[in-house]
Amino acid sequence: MSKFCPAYPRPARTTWARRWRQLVGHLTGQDNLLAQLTERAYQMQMGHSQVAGQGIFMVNDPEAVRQVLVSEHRQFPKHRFMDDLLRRLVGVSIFTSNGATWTRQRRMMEPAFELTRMEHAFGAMREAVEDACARLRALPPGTEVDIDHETTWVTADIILRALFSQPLSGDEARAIYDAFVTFQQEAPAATMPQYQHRWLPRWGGAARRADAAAQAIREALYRQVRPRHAAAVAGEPGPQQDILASLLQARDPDTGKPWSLDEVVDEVAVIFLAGHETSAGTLAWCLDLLARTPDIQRQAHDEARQVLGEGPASLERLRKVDLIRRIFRETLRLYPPLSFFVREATQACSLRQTPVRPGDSVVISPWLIHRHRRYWERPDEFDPDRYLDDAGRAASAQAFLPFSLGPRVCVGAGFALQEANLVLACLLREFEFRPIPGHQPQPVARLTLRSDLGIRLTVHPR
Ligand code: HEM
Repeated sequence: MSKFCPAYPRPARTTWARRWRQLVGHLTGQDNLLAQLTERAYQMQMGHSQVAGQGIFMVNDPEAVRQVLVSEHRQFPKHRFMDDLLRRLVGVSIFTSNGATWTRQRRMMEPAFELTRMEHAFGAMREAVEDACARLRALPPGTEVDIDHETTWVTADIILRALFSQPLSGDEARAIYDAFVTFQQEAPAATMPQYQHRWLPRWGGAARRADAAAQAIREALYRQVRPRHAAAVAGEPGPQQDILASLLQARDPDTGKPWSLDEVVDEVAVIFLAGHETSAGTLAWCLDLLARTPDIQRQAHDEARQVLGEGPASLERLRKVDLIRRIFRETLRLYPPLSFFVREATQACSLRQTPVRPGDSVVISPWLIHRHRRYWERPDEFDPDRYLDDAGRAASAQAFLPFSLGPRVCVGAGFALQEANLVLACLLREFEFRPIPGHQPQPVARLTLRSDLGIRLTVHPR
């Protein structure tokens, strides 16, 4: 297979001018975190710095990562910054809450996540993917396509069908896509000043634009949830067997009460966003990688044809894909959509014999761990075959965590992996993706890992 190392931002030598730019970028939340990482960050076990009297730990050592996320997870809840960042979009929901609130929410949502199991979700997924293929089929051969937008449309369509039993129209897809792009760009800038100084007021253009974008997305969700919530309260639940139906039936284990309209919308917002934004970004990177490695794309096309045959995809056949599964795994390694998780120490303790004080931040970065020079051979190379040998399997077992670990592990991982297999198998069976000369996207880490220029490719029917 061809050797290919996709481009990513490498920091130049640190100079005072650069440090100043970094400081301004940090304070305004507009910088790309990846461009601030030094080569040492990819080799160290743990880094520690002090900013305005507060400790910030960057932990790469797999044992210390397990300490934070698994064995001592109660001492390291999600950082309050995540709540500040996302509250206007997802309210007080399972993704950002901690303690008893999170335990209650996770218990109440368990039946809803049963519905994301493949047997339930496969029909909705297949219809959305068939629609996506029909959209590409309607284009003249060789058309330049905004791949980010296409993968966002298909994954948003899938999760909305699973949530509400309804497809997503082109206008709705564009409106949600544009609103979330704005939110991604503006929310960090609006929130970053309060990271160390909570007393600072939230103001300015970035905050206004982020809040308006969040409101636009929430209003679209309220339009779907309001009538069905009212029907459930009136004792007239509809015939749907979707995730929303399950959220409307959920009862608080202590009080026996159902969720209010706002609480349901908070959880719907998090399922909708966590359920498509991460997958959309990774699928777009995946197609970009394949466009730049035509021999791997050809083999994936052959596998898709062999496994799926000519007709509609079936779950049973899809389970047989192997190369496509490894290609997606390798994309998750190189482009983990949640590249940095931040936790907050609540008690004095130590990490790798270094004292940690309450209030210190602990950052775990799948981006760094997945490209770590000690754990992976040829860490920057795109090589889906690496999982076939012992070295690759060992690296995978200790240094691969795109879905996190421990009790806060992603609840949608199974859904995301099957969705990716289906989308990739169906697209690659029918189309070839080629790069556009001169268009070389680079990753930018904001809320999720997206591309600085978007991802554009030409699409050719096979
Ligand atoms: C490639 C796709 C995906 C990736 C890489 C991913 C990754 C993650 C990660 C890393 C976390 C933990 C974040 C942290 O600890 O700070 C998480 C949590 C979560 N994910 Fe995903 N996710 C994906 C798809 C999905 C899907 C499809 C759904 C829903 C259908 C989903 C729903 C959630 C929820 C609700 C949480 C919060 C769980 C909790 O805190 O109890 N995710 N995800």
